[in-house]
Amino acid sequence: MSEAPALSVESVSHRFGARAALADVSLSVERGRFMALLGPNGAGKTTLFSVITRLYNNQEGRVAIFGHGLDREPSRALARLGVVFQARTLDTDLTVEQNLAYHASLHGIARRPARERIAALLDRVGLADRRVDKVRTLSGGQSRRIEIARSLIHRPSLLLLDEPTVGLDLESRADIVAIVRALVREEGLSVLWATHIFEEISPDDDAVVLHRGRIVARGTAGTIGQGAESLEDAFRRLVAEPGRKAA
Ligand SMILES: Nc1ncnc2c1ncn2[C@@H]1O[C@H](COP(=O)(O)OP(=O)(O)OP(=O)(O)O)[C@@H](O)[C@H]1O
Repeated sequence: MSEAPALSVESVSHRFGARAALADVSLSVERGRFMALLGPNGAGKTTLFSVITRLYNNQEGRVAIFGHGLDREPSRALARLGVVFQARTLDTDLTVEQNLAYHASLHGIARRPARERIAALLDRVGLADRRVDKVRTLSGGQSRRIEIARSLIHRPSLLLLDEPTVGLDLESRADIVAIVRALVREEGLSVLWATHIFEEISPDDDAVVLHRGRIVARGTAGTIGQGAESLEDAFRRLVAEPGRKAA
């Protein structure tokens, strides 16, 4: 039997009252791959992440993480998952280390291994020298890097990031993309990266385009962009509203 993918989403639908936020969405993130989840505002990206992380009960369809169904083996599934949410969630009054240590203890990691793990992760994200600084003294990009470190504390194999670079300057964005790509390359991490920033995507990344809760294109970013001037151009055509010219 072939290995289960890192993430498998099969025919997932989700409604808010009468509004269908996700309609029959299927995708899979292969092990050790970087997949871009592209979609304009309101496409359903955050809703999909909320279903995968079990913030919302899965109304229809199936989600499995490394073959562990969220319905039948939620603890095993979620143990393999790390998440960087769109909203900032660090406690700004605590130090970098305190934020990470708190999270480690939530995962049941003992103090000494937690200290070692935190040191290694701060190194990974290039912020070892900020360990004892309060989070409020960090820049937006640095806080994001700490959130990435925090999401990795329990050694997940699949990382979800919901528009992690929004609001950051070019350099900070590039730093974050480079950190995550290095994790894929060097540690075999599997990544689902929601974005609408095209510079973050490489032609050989896997990609899906979500529009109004439905997947309207899938393949490598390069193949989705084929025939158009660029991936961005292809994307704009795919998500153009009827009656409105694509910008
Ligand atoms: N809690 C909620 N109650 C009602 N409707 C919601 C709720 N959350 C999201 N929606 C609606 O569901 C649809 C998908 O929203 P979602 O936030 O998942 O999109 P998104 O792709 O993440 O957008 P953005 O890039 O703006 O975060 C939108 O039409 C949104 O208005």
